[in-house]
Amino acid sequence: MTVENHKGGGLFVMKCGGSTLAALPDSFFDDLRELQRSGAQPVIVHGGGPAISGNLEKLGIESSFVNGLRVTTEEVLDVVEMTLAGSINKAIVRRIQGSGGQALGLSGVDGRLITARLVANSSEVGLVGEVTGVNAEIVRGVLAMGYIPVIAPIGVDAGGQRYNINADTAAGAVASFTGSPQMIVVTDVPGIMRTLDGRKTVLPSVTVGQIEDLIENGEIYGGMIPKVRAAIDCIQGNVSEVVIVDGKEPRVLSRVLQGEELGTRIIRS
Ligand SMILES: Nc1ncnc2c1ncn2[C@@H]1O[C@H](COP(=O)(O)OP(=O)(O)O)[C@@H](O)[C@H]1O
Ligand SMILES: CC(=O)N[C@@H](CCC(=O)OP(=O)(O)O)C(=O)O
Repeated sequence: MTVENHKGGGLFVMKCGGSTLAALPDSFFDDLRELQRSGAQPVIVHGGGPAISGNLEKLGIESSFVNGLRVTTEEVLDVVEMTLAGSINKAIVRRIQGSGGQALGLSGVDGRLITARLVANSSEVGLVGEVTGVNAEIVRGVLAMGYIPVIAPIGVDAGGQRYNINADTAAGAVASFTGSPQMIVVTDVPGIMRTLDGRKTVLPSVTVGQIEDLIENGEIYGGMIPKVRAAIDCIQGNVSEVVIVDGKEPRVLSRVLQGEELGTRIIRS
């Protein structure tokens, strides 16, 4: 079975950040429904960092971050899974269905959709995973049934151990393994910004090679770092660009897919 690219934009992976999920207007989901109807094949990978932090706080469980990754114990992982694969995943599915689209929620554990192993610095961050594989057949099968796969970034290994995976990293891996030509990162800022002559401007495009300099000089920091690193990792093979956009921009998905200059495009060179 192959995933074909259609006039409506074909296969694309979209990552929705926890920073923006609640703020996404109904028109965002109307646009998604229209894309699906016109033959596009969207695949959604979502985050939910702020909601996880809120639930941990309510439960009185301490958590911290090392280089943007949540320090994850089994106790923290219970809350991560409950929040991502539970409330957040289902809220997105309900919003898509509410606008007339069709969606099916999954976590990376289901059908071993996302396999993972411990990250190299697990002595610092605990049960955080790096992706070893994505079962693209499941993604294709769900798309072929006419549903948008909505994926929570929890990974699993052969022994059944779960891992907390940064959502940008998981989305990049899903894009690579499904051979999606594009990954669209929907967040709460209009793209990668930089201060020029005292004014903040959005960079219309950056190359993989320019990114390390922007991190080095502090212009890319915090939550933007995993996005650009995921972009560097996935821009190869079929994935030719990663676009970072603000989800509140009207008809943002269809405009990006039509090639409009919006947000920041990260390209090979
Ligand atoms: N150069 C940059 N341009 C834009 N945003 C940046 C930049 N560097 C860091 N950021 C930060 O990255 C944030 C987006 O990451 P994050 O909050 O993790 O979002 P999400 O929940 O969508 O993954 C922005 O709100 C901003 O504070
Ligand atoms: C390992 C790690 O840090 N995992 C993230 C997973 C959620 C996520 O990435 O959500 P956003 O996209 O909203 O940031 C976390 O626990 O917060």
